[in-house]
Amino acid sequence: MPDSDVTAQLTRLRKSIDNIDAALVHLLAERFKCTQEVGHLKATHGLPAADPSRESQQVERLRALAEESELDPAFAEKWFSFVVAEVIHHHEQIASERG
Ligand SMILES: O=C(O)C(=O)C[C@]1(C(=O)O)C=C[C@@H](O)C=C1
Repeated sequence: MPDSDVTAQLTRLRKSIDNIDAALVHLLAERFKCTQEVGHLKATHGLPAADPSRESQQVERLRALAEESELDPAFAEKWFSFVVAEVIHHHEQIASERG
């Protein structure tokens, strides 16, 4: 394959990658807006930051969705745990600011 074709293919694929990364950032921003509201709700009503039974349900659902989509379920769970750890940290901060 000529070098110019390789470059064109790489450029095309990188444009899609950039669009997907932008969508992921926007989706994550919306998710964190929701979880910030959840954090305030929980702090107001004295509810714990973490809800392990809800997380188990979410992990089960996400692993099934990952399998359907041919995404590694272990990776989906790792991504989810990483995000939720940050959410719980935010919840704890909100609760501590309320005293
Ligand atoms: O649903 C909640 O109770 C949340 O606080 C949100 C969320 C999540 O990010 O999905 C975060 C922490 C909980 O342990 C479970 C789920």
